[in-house]
Amino acid sequence: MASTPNGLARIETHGAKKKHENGICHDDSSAPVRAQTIDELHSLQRKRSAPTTPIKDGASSPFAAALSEEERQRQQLQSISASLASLTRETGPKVVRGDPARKGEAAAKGAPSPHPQPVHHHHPHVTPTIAVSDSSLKFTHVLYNLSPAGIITHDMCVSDTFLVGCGRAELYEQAIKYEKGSFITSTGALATLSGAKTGRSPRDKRIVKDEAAAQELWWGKGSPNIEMDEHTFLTNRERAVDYLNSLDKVFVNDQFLNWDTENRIKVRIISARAYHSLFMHNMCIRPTEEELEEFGTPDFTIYNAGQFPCNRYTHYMTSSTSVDINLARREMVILGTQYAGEMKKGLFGVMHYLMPRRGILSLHSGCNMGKQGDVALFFGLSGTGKTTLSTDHNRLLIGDDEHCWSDTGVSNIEGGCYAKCIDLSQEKEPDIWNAIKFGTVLENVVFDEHTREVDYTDKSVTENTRAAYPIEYIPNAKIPCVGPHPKNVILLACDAFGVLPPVSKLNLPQTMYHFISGYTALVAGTEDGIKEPQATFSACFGAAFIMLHPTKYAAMLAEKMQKYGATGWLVNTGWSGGRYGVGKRIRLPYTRKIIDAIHSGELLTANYKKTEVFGLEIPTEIDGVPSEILDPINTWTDKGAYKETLLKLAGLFKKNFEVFANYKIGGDSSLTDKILAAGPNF
Ligand SMILES: Nc1ncnc2c1ncn2[C@@H]1O[C@H](COP(=O)(O)OP(=O)(O)OP(=O)(O)O)[C@@H](O)[C@H]1O
Ligand SMILES: O=C([O-])CC(=O)C(=O)O
Ligand SMILES: [Ca+2]
Ligand SMILES: [Mn+2]
Repeated sequence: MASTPNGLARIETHGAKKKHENGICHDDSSAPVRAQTIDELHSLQRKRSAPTTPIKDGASSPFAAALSEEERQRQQLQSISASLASLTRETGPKVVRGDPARKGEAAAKGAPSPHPQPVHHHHPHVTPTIAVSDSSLKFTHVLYNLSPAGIITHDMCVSDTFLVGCGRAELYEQAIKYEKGSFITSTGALATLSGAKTGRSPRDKRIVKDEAAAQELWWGKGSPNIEMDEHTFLTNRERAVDYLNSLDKVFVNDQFLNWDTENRIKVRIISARAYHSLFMHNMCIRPTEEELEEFGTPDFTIYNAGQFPCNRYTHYMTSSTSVDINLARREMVILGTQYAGEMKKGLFGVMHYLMPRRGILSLHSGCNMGKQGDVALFFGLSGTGKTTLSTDHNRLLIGDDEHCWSDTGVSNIEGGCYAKCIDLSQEKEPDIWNAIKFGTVLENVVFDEHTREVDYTDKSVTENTRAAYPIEYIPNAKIPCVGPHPKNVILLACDAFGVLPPVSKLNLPQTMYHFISGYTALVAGTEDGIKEPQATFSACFGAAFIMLHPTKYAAMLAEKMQKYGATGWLVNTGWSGGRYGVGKRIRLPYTRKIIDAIHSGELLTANYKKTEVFGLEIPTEIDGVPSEILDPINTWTDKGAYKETLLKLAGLFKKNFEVFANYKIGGDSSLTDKILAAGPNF
């Protein structure tokens, strides 16, 4: 850690530098923003254009927060107040629903006196009690599920007016009024900045290692789970809760995860920013009015303190950012990062713990369904094409990122999509383009100061620009987001080495080998002049989110694929014609043709040949795709360089897989042997 002139360790708001061992990288978090100050960050967002007329601050207008059904409200406020209660105090905050601008009115109506349930927890430390302090006397205005979505049916969604009517408007107003960097783009999306962090901070994630967690979870080398103790969790929790309580207002979302209603999880998200509330409103499943009324106690609660940092002198803290999960308490605390993806992916981690206990496999995958009911899963690390390829005009979208596979079929965990939008084009990705409208959160994009037209090619703030929209914004979304058992399991890799074939058919052991490996090779920070592809291996195509040992998920996948007769495929959405710098990324229309041929069954009956080293079965012909690109060796002019690069990548695969060689996968040890043999041979 670097030190400052006064000898103190410097606070690393940007997170520690990534460690690359042997050319392998194990996390796929993005680079920090290049701005040094907040003003610099804000100036990146807006492109100057002539003429420069000054933009006036919008005059504040009172908005109509509907106060209805006194009793329901009282109960909701009570349960929110209990959620916001610090553990050391006798009482929680006095909460009032609505906008603080209407403070007088709301308070005059009489705030409910909350009686939070006592929270029992066991740790050896004596917790000081503050029965009454100024903070426990304070009112916090709670903006609770500001925008009930109502029941949105597929047909109704086509009408924009309905969506406007169901009102994400209040959150827009809150964001624009109070959160610097919030703007409405020319298509009506809410553009916002996530601050210094424009990606997740996997190195700042901590999991409470109590006795149960020590036994059940995956710890040690390769695991994303870095331990913390219960006491430290409570310290951070109290810090977040105190910060939230100190604000004039907080946002509370009560929502669901998992469209499989039998296995639905109720989540409460308490946050400081309208941006975060709208983001989760879009990304989680929106309850109906009735469901909200009967919501009761959440199964899991997030305290998101956003920009407010952790105390870096706290045990286990290595920076001012901390994302902490406590499974026993069913709580997550976020300090020192405003990147909204932490909430989404934090909950995904929780699902990776809860679902396998019920025999349900949780998956970092996209999912869509043909008109005939054939379901495909799209696995892949960040940026490999899950969202792009599952969003397919000819098929129904079940979801773009997080799914469950149970005995009854597949279900989406979320209620929205989170698309990368760097270089987004209307022509290539029309459905995503059109989803960026009123209600959609657009993170870290750059737009024209006056026209508010977004320049999707601009990476000034970050390369990880994102759009979060409700799944109904995709015209052919399948609502409810469930489907039958998958027929095809497509593993996506963006191979910047350019040696993996555009498509290969996998047998079951190969599917498992590549699933456990979880390979991709993106090209890191182009402007830093790094031209070397960086191989990333992330078990189960999502090591950052899994809680149990990868072989547990792999065994479940093998069992399900076998039972329901699904076919595995490896699709390279990366380079062709040479490695990064020489070749080019395979054209999206070709990848779409390849995917079409998988869906239609055309590829099941094609002619195949086997590749050297990786032993992959590649088709010799595909309708609409030039045959010569199907075998990468044809596209490289320097055959020697091809062979060398192929062996280099094979070596990295081998090295990565060493740690799994001692594990048995499932009950069938012959499968384990076959999986070990299914990797590259050279
Ligand atoms: N041949 C191709 N196939 C798929 N995507 C491509 C291709 N060529 C370029 N792209 C671009 O690559 C990106 C794929 O990103 P996408 O949002 O689909 O990633 P993802 O797998 O969903 O990642 P995350 O888990 O981070 O959301 C898109 O910006 C897409 O336009
Ligand atoms: O979670 C995020 O920040 C984006 C995402 O989908 C991923 O990285 O897999
Ligand atoms: Ca995605
Ligand atoms: Mn993802």
